[in-house]
Amino acid sequence: MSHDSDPQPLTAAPGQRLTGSLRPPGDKSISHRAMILGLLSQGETRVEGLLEGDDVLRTAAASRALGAGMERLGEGRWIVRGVGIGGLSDPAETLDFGNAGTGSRLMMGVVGGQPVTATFDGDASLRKRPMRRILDPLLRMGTEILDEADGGRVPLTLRGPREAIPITYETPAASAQIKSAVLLAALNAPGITTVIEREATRDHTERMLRLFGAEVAVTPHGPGGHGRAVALTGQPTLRGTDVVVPADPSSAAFPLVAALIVPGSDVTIRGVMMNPLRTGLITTLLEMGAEIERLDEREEGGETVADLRVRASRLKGVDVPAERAPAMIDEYPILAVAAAFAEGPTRMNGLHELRVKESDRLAAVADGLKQNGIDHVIEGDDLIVTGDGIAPRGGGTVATHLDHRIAMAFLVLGLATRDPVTVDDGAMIATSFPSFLPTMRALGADIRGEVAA
Ligand SMILES: O=C(O)C1=C[C@@H](OP(=O)(O)O)[C@@H](O)[C@H](O)C1
Ligand SMILES: C=C(OP(=O)(O)O)C(=O)O
Repeated sequence: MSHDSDPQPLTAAPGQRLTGSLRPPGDKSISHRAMILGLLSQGETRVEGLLEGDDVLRTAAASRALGAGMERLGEGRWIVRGVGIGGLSDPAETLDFGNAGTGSRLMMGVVGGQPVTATFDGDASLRKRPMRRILDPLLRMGTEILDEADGGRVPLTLRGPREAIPITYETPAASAQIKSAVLLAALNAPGITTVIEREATRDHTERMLRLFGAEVAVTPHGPGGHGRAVALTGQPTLRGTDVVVPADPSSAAFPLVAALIVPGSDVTIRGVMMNPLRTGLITTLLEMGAEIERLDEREEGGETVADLRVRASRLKGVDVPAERAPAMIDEYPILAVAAAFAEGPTRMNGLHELRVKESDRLAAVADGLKQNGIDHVIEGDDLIVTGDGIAPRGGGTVATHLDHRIAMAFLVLGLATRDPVTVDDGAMIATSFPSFLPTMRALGADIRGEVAA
């Protein structure tokens, strides 16, 4: 998979019902963090169930370039031999993060807090994404920016201090990437660094830091207790440990919605992480009338996981509160698809952060809906999709703008529209869900075309 390759179009056509079971790949957020905390630890970290998507492989390559020993034992099974906090070396080459916002931003936190110099770059999508949100707190922690592209974008070069300065920082956006970058830089700060967030975002960094031996105190913050104050005691000794990566709820979202909208479907999705800061889509779909059963809830790798049995359902439009956005931030493209099959309007409030993802997802979703004859309107930062409870026309070709979630969402759409739906390029699906095509086909989905490995 490469951003330089020719576009690889794919077409999804309506067909038979979807049946069977699947286990989605490992969680992308946890996979990135396993590589990074492995790098910063002493000793060995053994990872099971790693997502071997392009985004995570870039983080693995960057960790190697900064000094970690990396060994792949088999599918999803890796050993990281860490160098410990303060033990990083200058990478010989630019750290190329490809399409990955999470990998690049979290690693900026790592480099920004340690006495190393590194250059960060990525593909045409990553080069458009705002990095000022990471650089601002890092500057306060003592990081030097030696070079940057216009507006605080990659390519950029950072040099970290001998020791970082502990700070208290309120994140300007609900972003786990900003929170995590500050916490990772703070690992090399003497004293306590506190990150305050007005809305709680995914907490994988906090949980994993504890697992590796750091002291992290989390307290509710602000009105209604929706926010969090996360206080990390700097300069811990992190010790390599075992990490079992649960299945990614953001990947599970695609077969899940496909099973809801393709008539007669009955699909079981196994081992899905149920961290409440990630399950906003399931909450919303249940409110819409979706038949989703949570079966066999259990603990795996420090997270609750469950099997989800999903049956084709009649959906109704709902109002999705803005406060829920952090718990389903990557799921709005696929929720918009579900909403197209629901009866009545679905209003998704407070989607401003969608404008700075791999693409401007608000614009890309709206355009894809338009191409397929689906009624919708954007009002400020809100998206309203109105269905009439019957299958939309489809038949459109959707521009994916180097965005995996746009590609997968509109392929799912085409499994249940009256006419097939084409996406202009499926190459980016490999960043987060490399087995998407075979997985969907095994359930019975008619998706034509191939993407090069
Ligand atoms: O921390 C993470 O692993 C992620 C945080 C989210 O980004 P923001 O922090 O920009 O909201 C999300 O969109 C991304 O896919 C993964
Ligand atoms: C926004 C996403 O990822 P990232 O920010 O890591 O590129 C995503 O996977 O939907």
